[in-house]
Amino acid sequence: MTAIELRNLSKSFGPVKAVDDVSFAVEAGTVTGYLGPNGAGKTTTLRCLLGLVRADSGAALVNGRPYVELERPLSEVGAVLEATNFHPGRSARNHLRVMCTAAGLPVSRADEALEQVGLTDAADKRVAGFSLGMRQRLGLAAALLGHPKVFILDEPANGLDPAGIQWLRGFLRHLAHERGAAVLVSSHVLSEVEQTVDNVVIIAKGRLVHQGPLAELTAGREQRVRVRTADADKLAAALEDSGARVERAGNGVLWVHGLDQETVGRVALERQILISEIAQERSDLQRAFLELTGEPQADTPAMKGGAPR
Ligand SMILES: Nc1ncnc2c1ncn2[C@@H]1O[C@H](COP(=O)(O)OP(=O)(O)OP(=O)(O)O)[C@@H](O)[C@H]1O
Repeated sequence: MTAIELRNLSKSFGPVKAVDDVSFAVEAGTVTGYLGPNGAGKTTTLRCLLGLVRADSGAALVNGRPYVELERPLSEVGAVLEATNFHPGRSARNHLRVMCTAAGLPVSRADEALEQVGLTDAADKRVAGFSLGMRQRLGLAAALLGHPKVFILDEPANGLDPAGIQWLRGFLRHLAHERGAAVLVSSHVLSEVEQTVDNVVIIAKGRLVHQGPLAELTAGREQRVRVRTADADKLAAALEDSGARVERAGNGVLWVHGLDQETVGRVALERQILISEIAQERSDLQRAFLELTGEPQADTPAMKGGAPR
């Protein structure tokens, strides 16, 4: 059975089509990144999956059923939506124990889950004193209580420091690849999840614009080099003589297609052109993501005349 399935899901708020005919599935044993810019419709989709928002049409299913029909929801799906809805006066351990009792789970699960997310030392501290990162970890601990095999996480990296983000990456991969869970994790920053996810689903203005394995995002895309010089015309001509295609982005910046960084540097050296910056594009993935979502890209020719869709 498919762990998470959306079929032609639509939801509007007044005139705003927050989610517009979105369909995708997440299978057990995989991590899927649900990506899109702010306001794209990610949270609304996840809230439909968790029965917190009623869809206008279509279906949002967990283990083949709408969330509201799950008999033991905490044991079927672990969710982290926002890290703010904890009773501030309770300790982390008590918070989780209350949840265990309400869900008919042994209270011993509270300490086990705190250990899994690295919060054992803070178990007796009141949640009011928790940092955003600690709240995110506590949210994850709550999601783990019922040993679910489906996880739905809305921007879980928010508030985590670099070490926390590193830990989260490993943890989500462990849940999927070693424990066979289906993990759906949203983010508006591709780089935050690109080391974690197997598949990506990209949404922009409520519409699904791409879905598939992460690697497919970059398939067929050529690498390019960004170079800055005070002598842009001279360098562009020299690079074109060497077979490159060159786009001028203003401020002395050139985007060079068809040559690698070393060759661009050598051409500049041979013609004695001083360059002040040179870099292979950091992540072709990021470029693909920005193009698909229609987001503007710094310094790129795509900004002129609107970004491609
Ligand atoms: N309860 C609501 N009432 C009215 N409009 C809403 C409501 N919830 C979401 N929206 C609108 O629906 C659109 C999608 O919002 P949503 O929060 O789902 O996007 P998102 O991709 O999660 O964005 P972010 O990354 O900023 O969290 C936005 O235009 C938002 O303003």
